[in-house]
Amino acid sequence: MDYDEVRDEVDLVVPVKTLDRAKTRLTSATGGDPVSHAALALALAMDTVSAAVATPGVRRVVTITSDPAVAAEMAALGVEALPEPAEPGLNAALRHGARTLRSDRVGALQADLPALKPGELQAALEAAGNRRAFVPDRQGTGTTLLLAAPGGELDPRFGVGSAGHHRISGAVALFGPWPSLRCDVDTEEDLRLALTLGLGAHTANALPAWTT
Ligand SMILES: Nc1nc2c(ncn2[C@@H]2O[C@H](COP(=O)(O)OP(=O)(O)OP(=O)(O)O)[C@@H](O)[C@H]2O)c(=O)[nH]1
Ligand SMILES: C=C(OP(=O)(O)O)C(=O)O
Repeated sequence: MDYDEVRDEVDLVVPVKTLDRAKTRLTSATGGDPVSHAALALALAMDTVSAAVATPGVRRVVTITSDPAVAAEMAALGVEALPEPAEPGLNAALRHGARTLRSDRVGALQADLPALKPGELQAALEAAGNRRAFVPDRQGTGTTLLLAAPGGELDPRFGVGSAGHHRISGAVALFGPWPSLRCDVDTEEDLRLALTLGLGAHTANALPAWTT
């Protein structure tokens, strides 16, 4: 391949915590019922992955999870689930996923984007060109998508204030008209906003009673 060309295909790693530990800030949305909470956390991931799979320019999607229920549901979507590495934590999981894929180009997509529209993800991939780049969440402090440069390391720095950490590490911040890509759902307020953007079917079916 000519390295002056933009490489327009990417493989995405989507990390998903075990459902009993996931989305603790969203617990109030389901009234503290652990079964409904797990169903909602799973639905967020299923809609995110479904949209990623449907995005032109995305060649392959894999999840990283140690939860067998998540792995089984992802298999039903035709998406492989890689086990967590021995080293704990989100960034270790992403590094492991990126290395396992051995892709020309890899990215990390958060699993809590239930309104994600394939056209918006595609537009962000195109805006990145050949740069290592990231998309900040709607508050501008977190990161929803991190893309390695073609042939480059992902070098994930997720966690509190990750947008600043990705910027300092040299990644280019992409601010486009992509509300569904920037609307990660951590809290009830985020879920209300995602609802106005148009939720994927899994999350729409798992919504708490207050939304109806
Ligand atoms: N595989 C894996 N995924 C993780 C891990 N920690 C976080 N994630 C995922 O990383 C993404 C971003 O994490 P957060 O938005 O903080 O989600 P969360 O940790 O479930 O939510 P809170 O409990 O409210 O912090 C989500 O898709 C999580 O499922 C981890 O240790 N391993
Ligand atoms: C883990 C992150 O997400 P959040 O801020 O949604 O917890 C992050 O942005 O690095």
